[in-house]
Amino acid sequence: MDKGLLIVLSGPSGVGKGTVCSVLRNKMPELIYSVSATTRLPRQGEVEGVNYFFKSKEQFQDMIARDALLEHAEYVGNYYGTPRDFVERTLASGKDVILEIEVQGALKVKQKFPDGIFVFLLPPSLDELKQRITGRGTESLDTINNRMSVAVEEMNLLRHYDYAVLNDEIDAACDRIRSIIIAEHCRRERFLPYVTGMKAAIEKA
Ligand SMILES: Nc1ncnc2c1ncn2[C@@H]1O[C@H](COP(=O)(O)OP(=O)(O)OP(=O)(O)O)[C@@H](O)[C@H]1O
Ligand SMILES: Nc1nc2c(ncn2[C@@H]2O[C@H](COP(=O)(O)O)[C@@H](O)[C@H]2O)c(=O)[nH]1
Repeated sequence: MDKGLLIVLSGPSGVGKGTVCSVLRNKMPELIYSVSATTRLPRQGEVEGVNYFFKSKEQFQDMIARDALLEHAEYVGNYYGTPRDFVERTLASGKDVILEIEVQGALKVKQKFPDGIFVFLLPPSLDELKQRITGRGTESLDTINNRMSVAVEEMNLLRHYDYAVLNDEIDAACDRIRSIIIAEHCRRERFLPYVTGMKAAIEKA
């Protein structure tokens, strides 16, 4: 059985990764989302095991020591990491996995999974980016300013990615990413799990 494809969606804080990822998963239910671990405190409404696995610093260090994380990074005062076992098992079972992670972590994943599909989500402008982070209402002014300065540095790393996708409009951004995933399946001569209506025709040919 072919392994699944690893899709890494990255980009600056507030660009809309979470929003786009969630709409994309509705459009592509076969795509499996990897839930990250973090030492950040839960925001209102965030659920353990759905949004994140919330960990103390000690628990997070322990995951690092056990090599339980595929990658991890410190981002604006908190640690974030991708649980290794879930990703490896899901890919081995032939399913596609999507990671929604910041840029340092994405570049570490690229070293381990050079065949992954690396997508950088871009805001229409820096002003719009700031408005989105601020409008979300989850961060203090200090944190917003820190995230904005990191965003400018992160944008310089765009060249390491396979694709840049503009998130001007949520549905349009999702459709662009969906097209990329389908095209990558075709390029690798893999069966298209997302175009199920085509299965019979492909098998007959
Ligand atoms: N295309 C868009 N147009 C307008 N607003 C958007 C768009 N995409 C996302 N947003 C809004 O921008 C805000 C930030 O989005 P989101 O939380 O998804 O960003 P993020 O990149 O996941 O942020 P972080 O990295 O900090 O978790 C949200 O309030 C969301 O509703
Ligand atoms: N390197 C990793 N980055 C991650 C992971 N999970 C989430 N993130 C990114 O962190 C920032 C901040 O997230 P927030 O939820 O506090 O706003 C954002 O860019 C996320 O995409 C991970 O496992 N590894």
